[in-house]
Amino acid sequence: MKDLKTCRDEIDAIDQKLIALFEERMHICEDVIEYKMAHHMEIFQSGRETEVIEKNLKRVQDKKLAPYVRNFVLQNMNLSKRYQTTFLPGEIIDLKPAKEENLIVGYQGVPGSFSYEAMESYFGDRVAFKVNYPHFEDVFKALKAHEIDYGILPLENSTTGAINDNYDFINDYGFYIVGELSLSVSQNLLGIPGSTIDDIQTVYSHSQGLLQTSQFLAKHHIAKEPYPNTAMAASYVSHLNNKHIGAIASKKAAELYGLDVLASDIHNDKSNHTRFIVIGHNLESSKQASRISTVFTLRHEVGALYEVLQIIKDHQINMVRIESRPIQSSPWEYYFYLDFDGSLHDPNVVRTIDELRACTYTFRLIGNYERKIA
Ligand SMILES: O=C(O)C(=O)C[C@]1(C(=O)O)C=C[C@@H](O)C=C1
Repeated sequence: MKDLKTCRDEIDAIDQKLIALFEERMHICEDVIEYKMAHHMEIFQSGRETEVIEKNLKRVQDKKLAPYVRNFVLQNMNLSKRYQTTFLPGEIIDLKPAKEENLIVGYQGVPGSFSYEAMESYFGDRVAFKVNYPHFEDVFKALKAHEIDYGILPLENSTTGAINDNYDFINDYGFYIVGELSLSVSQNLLGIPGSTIDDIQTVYSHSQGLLQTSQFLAKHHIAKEPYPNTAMAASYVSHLNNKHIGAIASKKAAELYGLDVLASDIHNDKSNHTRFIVIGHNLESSKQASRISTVFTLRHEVGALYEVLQIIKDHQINMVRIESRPIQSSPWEYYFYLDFDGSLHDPNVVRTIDELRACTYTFRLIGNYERKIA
């Protein structure tokens, strides 16, 4: 057996040659990117990469090393692509100032809904007009028609996960996220005055409200009826005036629609929070902005998502969320929504975005915004 010191000396000597060759390879890529820019070519060349891998795999003498060689060659090409992006002019990020006063804000539901609460908490007295809509998509349509300045919508619940429709709409409508509010959500069983928990046989609520209280409802054998919104369900139950029918909604909704709170805080997870996003027409960024949201698609290539994550890691960026949504027109292909900590005022973040843009198929920066907690 060779001793460790001898092995390490041999490795050092090989590394020395490898580094020199790596530098030589990267320097050639400087000419490659110059040529590509002059000829309007993309950095990523799928056909050439397949050729490089196959050619090099044929050169492998010890076949058990083939998977390692494949990885080594792939990594070399990934680094070469990332290095090439440093020569690109860099996308100009056009940031617009936020509208501060006399705002017209749209939300889904009715007063007493959690979206209403989120709007009040996020904007306070900066809102001149509050406009409510029956469905989430109506808020997007209203923004598109310039009926409102901003819309506020739930995107994710800490117990039940993503609100998929809103993820899809952000992408379909091409709007930006300009703010975020994490709202502590308390669900309650409401009934007409004089009713008790034992009277209730059926409850109406938004599907999220029903999901968030599933354990309580199962324990009390209460049937679930989905309704477009929690506060609308409370208003409907008040109209029905039937002691066997209740609603799952906020205490504020009980107060507004004349119902009794029959059981408080009945949500499964006591730290139940909903993350609301504020959507607008423009990419806005303030000095307090600390979260970046992006959406991208990838080519069906080995390691495509891995490359994205590698870029995030190499730039020491803290990734906070990744979500995938099916692309409607292409079965088994996905949009990836990726959020990370950072500000567009930080050159390292801008650099990361440039690299992500280059290694993805389509890429859109959805927002850089401040996060508030209520
Ligand atoms: O040949 C090219 O077009 C290159 O940019 C070089 C290279 C490589 O590193 O080998 C890098 C990226 C391409 O996707 C293919 C190959």
